[in-house]
Amino acid sequence: MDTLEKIVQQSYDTHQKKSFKVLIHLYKGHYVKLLLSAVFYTIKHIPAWVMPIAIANVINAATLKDGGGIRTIYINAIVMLILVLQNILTNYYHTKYNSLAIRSVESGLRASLIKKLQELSIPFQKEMQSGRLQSKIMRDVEAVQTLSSQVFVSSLNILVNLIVALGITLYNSPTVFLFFLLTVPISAIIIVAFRKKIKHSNSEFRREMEETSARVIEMIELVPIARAHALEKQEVTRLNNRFQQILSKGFHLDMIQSLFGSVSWASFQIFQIICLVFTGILALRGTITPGEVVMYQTYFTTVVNSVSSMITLIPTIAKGMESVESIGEILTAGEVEKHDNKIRIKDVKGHFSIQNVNYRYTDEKQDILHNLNVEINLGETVAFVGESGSGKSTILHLLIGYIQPTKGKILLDGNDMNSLDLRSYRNHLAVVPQSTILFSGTIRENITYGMPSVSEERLKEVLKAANLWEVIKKMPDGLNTKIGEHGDKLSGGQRQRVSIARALIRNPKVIILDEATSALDSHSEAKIQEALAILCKNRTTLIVAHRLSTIKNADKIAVIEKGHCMEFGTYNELMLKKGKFFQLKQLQS
Ligand SMILES: Nc1ncnc2c1ncn2[C@@H]1O[C@H](COP(=O)(O)OP(=O)(O)OP(=O)(O)O)[C@@H](O)[C@H]1O
Repeated sequence: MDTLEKIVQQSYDTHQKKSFKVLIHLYKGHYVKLLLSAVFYTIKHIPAWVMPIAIANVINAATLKDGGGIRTIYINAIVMLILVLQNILTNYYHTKYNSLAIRSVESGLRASLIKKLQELSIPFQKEMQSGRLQSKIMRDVEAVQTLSSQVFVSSLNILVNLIVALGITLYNSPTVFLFFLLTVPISAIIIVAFRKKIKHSNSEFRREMEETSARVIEMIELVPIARAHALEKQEVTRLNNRFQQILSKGFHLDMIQSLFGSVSWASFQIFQIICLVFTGILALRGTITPGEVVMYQTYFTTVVNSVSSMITLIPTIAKGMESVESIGEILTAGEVEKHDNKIRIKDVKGHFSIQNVNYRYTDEKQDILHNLNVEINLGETVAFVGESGSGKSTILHLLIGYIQPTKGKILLDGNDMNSLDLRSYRNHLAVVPQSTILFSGTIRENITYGMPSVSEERLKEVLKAANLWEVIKKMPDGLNTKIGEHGDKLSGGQRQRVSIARALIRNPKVIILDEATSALDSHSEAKIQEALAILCKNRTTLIVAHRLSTIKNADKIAVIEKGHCMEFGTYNELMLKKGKFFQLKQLQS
């Protein structure tokens, strides 16, 4: 798997924006498989070219007056039988080699994307938005897979079919070949034009369906609100109106599909009749045999179908190429956290020194933080307070290392954080974010996330410290209770305590805590405070504080206003000063 990921990354790094070259490079290591798949594909398709000749031979032999054609009929029948039967075997091998190559590139692409995502900086990920990233990993990779089978299989099929059918025709009758050259493009273009019309109304209908299904999902989510406000009838009517629209659009689509379907079929048949008349006259004049009339008829169909498939393939290939580029946006992105040649620290004590730090978000005109100077001593709990948007979370992100100062530096135990392999620091760090991030596993899995061996005693100890033990004891499956998507089956307070337990079990030296703003009842609040007190004990703790109790318990408080640190000191010092903090405190109470 590792080499596959390397090839994928190499393809993008070497060829950058040249999508077709990237696509070919992606298959490095699979060229033999693709070649074998193509060879088997060609053999598998031999009946399509040889059958018309054999049929012509049989017809010609059957029309012989002296009855001497029976041997020819048998020989051609045996040839046809062999050709038909080999198709089963060669199809198996064609699919096997083709699928092995294409599927492994597909999974290689997904694996490379996931790996790269884990390395990309957090601001880059935020910029990209999760929906777009998900679409790149699933939909774009699927489009590349479709593109691959079209480039390596369908195009090959079309080309071989065209070359063989036209070649045999030219060899046997230049007159019929000339007729093909004149009529095939016209008939193919007409067929494609009709298909396009059908496709257009089809996609309109699809959009309507997607829109409606989004409304249905929205309605389902809103059922409790609708019930609470007695709006059930309105909701039903609103959706019924959409269903009516689907009904009329669907009817329109059915009619258009049926009309264009029959017109495109009829025009194709008319060209076939023209071809039949043309070759029929040639046979009457003795230029070709009656058997050849059937043969050219089949080749005409093959050539028309090949040309129209080729035209319809173009948009799909263009879409696939777009997806190759879209995936490239991630794989060639340079905004990765670089750890090479940086200092790996074995231990973290927990002393931070923020020195003259400024920070500006990419593409923004103004700094968000200005000349920030804060000293955080070992084991201290420092609370950052201030109005919404003042820059508190940005400071925490700097301290986690998600982002780097645009000016100034942050020292951790005397080392510039820019010179450190941040992974080695983060092994000693636990982050409790503002909105608890849980996944749809069990409570145990959520707490021990990323820690393979945790003893039951340690787990119990942590659960007790996080004030969760009593809650979990009452659950039927205890620690193995599934908590639903994003932990929906837990209360807000319980979710926060799971998050605290997750931090505690890591026994970190530094805790970064973005306190949740949501109001909890005093009982839950007290339980969380108790858990937090245990969590912060003897560790450097950096908190964006909203709760009065947290602010009181903090060793130091930093008051942030519009990106400036206005005041820094203990609770009592700041209260006595009667400055910004004092005002803020009065405002809150
Ligand atoms: N990714 C970003 N790109 C551009 N500007 C940003 C970005 N993230 C935050 N900001 C801006 O930076 C400023 C500080 O944001 P920050 O989240 O640090 O504030 P905060 O004090 O933590 O606010 P709150 O208490 O509401 O969480 C805000 O004006 C915000 O709009």
